Amino acid sequence: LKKKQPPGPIGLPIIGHFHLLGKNPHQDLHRLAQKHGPIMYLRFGFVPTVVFSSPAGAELVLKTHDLVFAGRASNQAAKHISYDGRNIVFAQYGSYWRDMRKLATLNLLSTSKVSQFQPVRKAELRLAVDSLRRAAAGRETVDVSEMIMGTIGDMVCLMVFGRKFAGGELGGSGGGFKYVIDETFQVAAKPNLGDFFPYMGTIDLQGLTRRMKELSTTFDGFLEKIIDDHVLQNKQQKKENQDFVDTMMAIMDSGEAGFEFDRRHVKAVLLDMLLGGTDTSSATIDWALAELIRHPQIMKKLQQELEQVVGLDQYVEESHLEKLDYLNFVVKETFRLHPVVPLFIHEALEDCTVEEFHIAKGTRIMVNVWSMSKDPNVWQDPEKFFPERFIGSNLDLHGHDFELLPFGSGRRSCPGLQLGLTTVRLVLAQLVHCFDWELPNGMSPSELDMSEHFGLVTGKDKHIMAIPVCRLHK
Ligand code: HEM
Repeated sequence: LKKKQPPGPIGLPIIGHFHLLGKNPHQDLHRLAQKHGPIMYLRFGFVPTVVFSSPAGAELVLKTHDLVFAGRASNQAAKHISYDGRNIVFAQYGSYWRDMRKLATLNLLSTSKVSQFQPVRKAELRLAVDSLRRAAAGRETVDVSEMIMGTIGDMVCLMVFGRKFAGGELGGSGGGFKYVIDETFQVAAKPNLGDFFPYMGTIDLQGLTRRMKELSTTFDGFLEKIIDDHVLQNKQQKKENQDFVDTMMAIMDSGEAGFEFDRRHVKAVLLDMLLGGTDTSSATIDWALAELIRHPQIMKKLQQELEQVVGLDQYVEESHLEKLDYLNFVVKETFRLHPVVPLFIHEALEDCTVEEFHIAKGTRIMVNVWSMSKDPNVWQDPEKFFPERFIGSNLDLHGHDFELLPFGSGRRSCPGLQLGLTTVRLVLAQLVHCFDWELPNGMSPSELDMSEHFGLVTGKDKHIMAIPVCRLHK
């Protein structure tokens, strides 16, 4: 009996379907799925791939067959920039991944740890608001996207390392810390031919592997220095407020991890927290703010809710967030329409039959959540930004509802959900509570560019440039 493959477009010899993907592969895969169906077979070089593009398909991958599909493909990026797959994001499914994930979930991303850093988020956000107030006084146009990224970056650095870094600080030749992180993200997001054509790995035609190795050396030196600084400081005086480095080093020293856990593992977890925690949240806030600027009535409605719950003589506090229903609808609608991780990429750990199709061990499994957000069978007026669609609905963001999966679902879902959601809600609420946002040079809201830039995190291609106008009484 011939094993049945899911349908898909006709491929070319050797390259397979590479030629069908452009700069925004999630969009191309969506278009292809419309023609070939919600379970679609493609081949990229030597890598067979099955793409699932519907809520039912997502459920098959992330729930029905979740164990078989909980793998991650080993690739050049995992090897070179993430301590040989020792971090959580790139680790292969198995006991090591389970131990590391549990350790991070319990010690770094727990409810109590998230609330421990509440004062840090508050203080950093105040700094941002103060600088925006100065810009407002001078009617200056602000690069709002840059400001959001910087603020979230500082929040994450304070939480992970206990300190912030100026633009040019650390990080070897030239650029400094922020440059090294950006560059690492960019290189890791580019398709590396070595991952798809095994014999190309050693040739490294694109020079990506060489760049990754250089970056990881710089990055490693940087993390080593930070850990050394912490060790020295802790010898002198025990800190009250432990950052992530302190917490991880304490676990390493105590031997409590229960599995091999040395400096390499500490560094890999720190990398996860930087990788997972920064761009995801800031890109989401950026999308939300852009949608609000494009929809003045929705912006007004949200501001009215904030006026009622918080009041114009106060800043938004985290304790207000639970009472802000409309804010939560706006955030859900943003996650629906602009999932910043549009494609989940897993690997089949075993041969498996899904519906009537055979999927071989080692097949790359993709779930295209972006495609679901554009599907009129799933959402009414899917392209429309309409937070009211969530009124009276009990769809949540925790991966129970397969039509709305910004944080994934099942074993590989996001362990940073609580932190991410808190950050997104707080920063967005503060930005629209404290300010109205005017576009420069008489630009109309509908002219705001909403194109996407695909990467490890898919954000807006163009930064939001706007003039803040103060709303608060103080
Ligand atoms: C708006 C914020 C965020 C969004 C939308 C988001 C989304 C996601 C998604 C979709 C996945 C992968 C699901 C899959 O492959 O099936 C993921 C994985 C992950 N995220 Fe997040 N994330 C966010 C914030 C964070 C934060 C704040 C952290 C930590 C500081 C974090 C750490 C991770 C880690 C470590 C993984 C890998 C999990 C694994 O492979 O087992 N994320 N995230």
